[in-house]
Amino acid sequence: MVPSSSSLAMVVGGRVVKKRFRSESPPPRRFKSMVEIMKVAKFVEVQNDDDDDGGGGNGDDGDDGGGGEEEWCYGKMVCEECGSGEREDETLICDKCDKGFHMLCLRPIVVRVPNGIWLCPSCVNRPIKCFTQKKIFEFFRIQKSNEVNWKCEASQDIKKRRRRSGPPVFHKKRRRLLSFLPTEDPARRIFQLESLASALTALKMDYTDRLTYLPYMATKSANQTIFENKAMQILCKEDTETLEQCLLMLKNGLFPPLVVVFDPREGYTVEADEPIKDLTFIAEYTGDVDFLKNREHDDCDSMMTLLLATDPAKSLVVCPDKRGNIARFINGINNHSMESRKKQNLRCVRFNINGQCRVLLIANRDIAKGERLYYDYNGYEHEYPTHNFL
Ligand SMILES: C[S@@+](CC[C@H](N)C(=O)[O-])C[C@H]1O[C@@H](n2cnc3c(N)ncnc32)[C@H](O)[C@@H]1O
Repeated sequence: MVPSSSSLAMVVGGRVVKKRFRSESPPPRRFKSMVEIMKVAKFVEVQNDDDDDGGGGNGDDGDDGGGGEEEWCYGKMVCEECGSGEREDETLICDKCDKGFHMLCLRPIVVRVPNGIWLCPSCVNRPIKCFTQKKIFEFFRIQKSNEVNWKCEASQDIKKRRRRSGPPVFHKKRRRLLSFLPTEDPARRIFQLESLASALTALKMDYTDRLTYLPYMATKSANQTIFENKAMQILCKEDTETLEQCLLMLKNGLFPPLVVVFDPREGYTVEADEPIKDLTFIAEYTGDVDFLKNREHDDCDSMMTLLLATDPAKSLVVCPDKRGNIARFINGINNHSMESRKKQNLRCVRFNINGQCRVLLIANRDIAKGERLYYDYNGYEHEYPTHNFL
């Protein structure tokens, strides 16, 4: 059971975080109580060697309960992985299937007793929804007429353009944004899109590749960099063109080479499915735009600061709770661990793009195939509670 808490949303740096204040509620449940275990415990028949001969022979262990009578006792909780019933204090019991697992037998291992509800790897694996190619096209609203582009000539064009734009040294000096290179194999691209569609569907979310403005939230006119408290970096013309080219590719069904995977410890997380070069545009942080003041008691842990206004009533956040894209699945580094900080391979930057605030995620170093993507949730103000992040 999740401990009851009251919460207050706060803007911190690149992200909005929620500070939790524990109320007078009992501490989080760590292990099941004996009463709960007994409720689901099954009877097991004890095989007594002496019963084999049907006689009432008494073994060395003394009491046989009345010579040949059936003897019952409660089954012991054993680890589903190693089969041992030892180390009860290190055994987690799944809140769904009631099976036991040693924390160190789980893969990946569980280093801390989880707070609140814990589900074992089989129960946490949400049913993977199978999408046909047609359904994927519908989900991502990929234009039928653009299907030809799926042959991925576009990808070849981008490569050529990237080559044309000068030798690597020159590139580094100019620090220009690079467009992503979609995977060439169409089957693999479907796999990547399916992983994102499954994750969004599991969270009952729709896909959007842009900031969305709904009548009862903030209007588009509320998102103007002139309201911003600090000076905001302007995305130069050339980089804006690169961004537009990437957004056009998304419309045509050509996405960055990324897959969404589920990790029992980190939840959904994003992996590079191809090597990705430093400075490559990865994603824009998308979702519904709302005033921060409307979201102060919101439960969403994925809100992103969009505009930090001089007048706090005008501050805006991106809320990927009903709509969003792959950006909301990218995990953060633990600011308190050097090891975790080394994992950072993206930068999250708020840009002034034609007078509007936008949030972009950009590779800040070369990323190897299979590497997970991470950025610093505390890019600006260091208050997102990342102590327990891996
Ligand atoms: C923007 S969401 C990222 C996607 C999230 N993992 C999910 O399953 O939806 C932020 C939340 O992900 C989790 N998270 C992010 N980075 C993490 C990390 N390095 N280790 C563990 N959990 C992490 C935390 O629960 C955090 O509140």
